[in-house]
Amino acid sequence: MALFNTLSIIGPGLIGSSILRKARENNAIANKLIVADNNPNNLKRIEELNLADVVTEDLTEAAKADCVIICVPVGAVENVAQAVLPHMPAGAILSDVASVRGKISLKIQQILPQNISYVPGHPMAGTEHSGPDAGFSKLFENRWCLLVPPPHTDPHAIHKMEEFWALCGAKTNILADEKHDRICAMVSHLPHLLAFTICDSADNLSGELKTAVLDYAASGFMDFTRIAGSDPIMWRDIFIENKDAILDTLDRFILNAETMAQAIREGDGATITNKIEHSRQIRRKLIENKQV
Ligand SMILES: NC(=O)c1ccc[n+]([C@@H]2O[C@H](COP(=O)([O-])OP(=O)(O)OC[C@H]3O[C@@H](n4cnc5c(N)ncnc54)[C@H](O)[C@@H]3O)[C@@H](O)[C@H]2O)c1
Ligand SMILES: O=C(O)C(=O)C[C@]1(C(=O)O)C=C[C@@H](O)C=C1
Repeated sequence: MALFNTLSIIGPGLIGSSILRKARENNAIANKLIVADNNPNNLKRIEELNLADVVTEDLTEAAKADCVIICVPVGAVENVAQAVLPHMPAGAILSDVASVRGKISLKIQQILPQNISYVPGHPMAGTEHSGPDAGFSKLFENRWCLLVPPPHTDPHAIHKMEEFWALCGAKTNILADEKHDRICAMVSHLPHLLAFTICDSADNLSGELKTAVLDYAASGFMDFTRIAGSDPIMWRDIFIENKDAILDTLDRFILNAETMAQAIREGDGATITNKIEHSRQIRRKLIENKQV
């Protein structure tokens, strides 16, 4: 028996279509897959890829499932939830995969019917690519999915979403919204902010120097350009929704960078090597934990 009779994915982009691909491979996930999107081209692509049983632009049709996972950009989650919630059957689960919690949960709790559980989960997995063609079924394998249900959520619904993510290949942990956002500000949002700023700084160089920089870019700069290639709407929404945690993390980064600048100014080799040694230890630890 499948975990869900009907699973609905709203927004079959990188994350949504990766879930669909996994559900097509593993029929323990759902008997029937419904997909909705406000972009008809993406729906057409989902049909061509045969990733859904029902494809629709109508969110009320997509609401008729025992689990609805909203996979749209952060800024659109609340509106989509508003459209689907009144049409979901009693006992169903609403979820989303947003990269930041911010005020999303509070807003959704205000409109959540008594007989629907809300169990959002943020897969700590992705790429710089977007859209239905970017997804792949192994995206979540051995990656964390951080579940962030509001307090007092039905434990049975939480358990179902733990099972869902396990069937997708992911490990789960439950976190409070604020902690989730502080962690993600450090491990995901700040790195993207830096990558966008580094590439934009290169772009701001004057003509000849800019051309030379891009011609001779080696792997250090290239590693930053990969994440700088990410979707502007997705990251605009994340930065705005996680304002406080990102600004706090950025302040701490700037203070630390100023210490490094001072050490360079003064030729203080000990401080420089000490900082690099600490960052190398982080890299080693992640390799040991098989996270890279
Ligand atoms: N990209 C990542 O690495 C990553 C990782 C984890 C979580 N997330 C989160 O997952 C969500 C989706 O990200 P993605 O990278 O899959 O995005 P994506 O751009 O690849 O896909 C988003 C999909 O949502 C659709 N959409 C947008 N607004 C809509 C609306 N109002 N109604 C219906 N459909 C709508 C788009 O047409 C598109 O098909 C975001 O909230 C993001 O923060 C992304
Ligand atoms: O690997 C990448 O390209 C990603 O940007 C993935 C990444 C991340 O920062 O690690 C991006 C956003 C998420 O919410 C989760 C994962």
